[in-house]
Amino acid sequence: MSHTHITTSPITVLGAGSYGSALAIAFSRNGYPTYLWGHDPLHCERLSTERQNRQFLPDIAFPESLNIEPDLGKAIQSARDLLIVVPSHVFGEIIAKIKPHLRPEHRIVWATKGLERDTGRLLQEVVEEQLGNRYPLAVLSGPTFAKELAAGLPTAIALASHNEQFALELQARIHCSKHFRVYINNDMLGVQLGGAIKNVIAIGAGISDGMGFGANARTALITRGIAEITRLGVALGANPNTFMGMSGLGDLVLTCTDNQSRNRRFGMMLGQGITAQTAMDNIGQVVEGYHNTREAYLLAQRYGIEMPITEQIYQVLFCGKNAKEAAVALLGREKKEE
Ligand SMILES: NC(=O)c1ccc[n+]([C@@H]2O[C@H](COP(=O)([O-])OP(=O)(O)OC[C@H]3O[C@@H](n4cnc5c(N)ncnc54)[C@H](O)[C@@H]3O)[C@@H](O)[C@H]2O)c1
Ligand SMILES: O=P(O)(O)OC[C@H](O)CO
Repeated sequence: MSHTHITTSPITVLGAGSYGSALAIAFSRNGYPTYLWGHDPLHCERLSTERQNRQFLPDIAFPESLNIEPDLGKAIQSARDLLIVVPSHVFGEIIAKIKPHLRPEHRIVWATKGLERDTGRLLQEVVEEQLGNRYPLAVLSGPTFAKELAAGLPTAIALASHNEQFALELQARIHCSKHFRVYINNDMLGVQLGGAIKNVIAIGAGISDGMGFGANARTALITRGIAEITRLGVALGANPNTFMGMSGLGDLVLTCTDNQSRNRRFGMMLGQGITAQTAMDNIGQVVEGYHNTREAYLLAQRYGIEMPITEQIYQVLFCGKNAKEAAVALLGREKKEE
């Protein structure tokens, strides 16, 4: 592997799917030496020889300063800052794998959206349980389709960290390009919840559109969706303003309204009567909201928070309820104030 030598601070991206590749392209385009690791050696070999991610981001050439590194240990040693972009169901596994390679100066940021499979824990809890509190942490989340980001189309994102220095340094590295803006805040909890639960609501918007309901229904789901995400977030201690930002309303609108979203497309197929398994096979990429519907539902139950849309989607996905019954149940709820 040829590693480009530039004096600016490098970054290592762990996870070479569509989003990991897009973020690696964005960092390297800004002139930062970037190391991209993927768990599949054959996939890494292809990325390395073709200098593009043909499977997920065809025809977007890797900048010169983007290096493919198939060895996890070497990838981790190549940079102080590690950006994790694997799907949520393998997030804990990746933290366990990187742990033996970490040095005291490492800093960790993730762009994975979701809750831990089965437990419903925030990914921050997964990191802190395994690594303790010694590493600066941050989370990136917002309305960012990988293809548009990689194509250099204008994009904005939120970055949350309790470590201001880390947040400012990351912001400077992402923000310096002409098409990628990053807004920082210190509400890691809110930013993580916004990114995880918007996927659930997007499945609902997809189901609604798949059933032929119109723009009124979709917009009502978005509006009531942000209300229930905020209710959960505030109960857990998040700042309500966070949910009006990039990782709340921003990502919710994007994911509920555009067919680039896999969660929305998954919901649309369900609404057309296609089974969940066939829909996922058809999409062929991660549909974070599928399992995360159960985790979000269990989290809401644990805290006694009313999340009627999430609950109905949970019943459609895991309790055999049909989509029409779920819509009737939502519409038939008792009258209330906004
Ligand atoms: N694609 C987007 O537009 C986008 C945008 C924002 C956030 N995200 C989030 O980024 C995360 C990753 O999604 P994606 O879109 O890149 O997924 P993807 O479906 O494009 O790719 C998933 C990748 O995960 C890898 N993977 C699977 N098992 C693994 C393991 N055990 N260890 C390491 N890697 C493994 C696969 O090889 C594949 O490359 C998700 O949480 C998603 O919600 C995606
Ligand atoms: O394709 P989706 O539904 O996983 O959405 C991708 C991103 O999260 C959009 O910000």
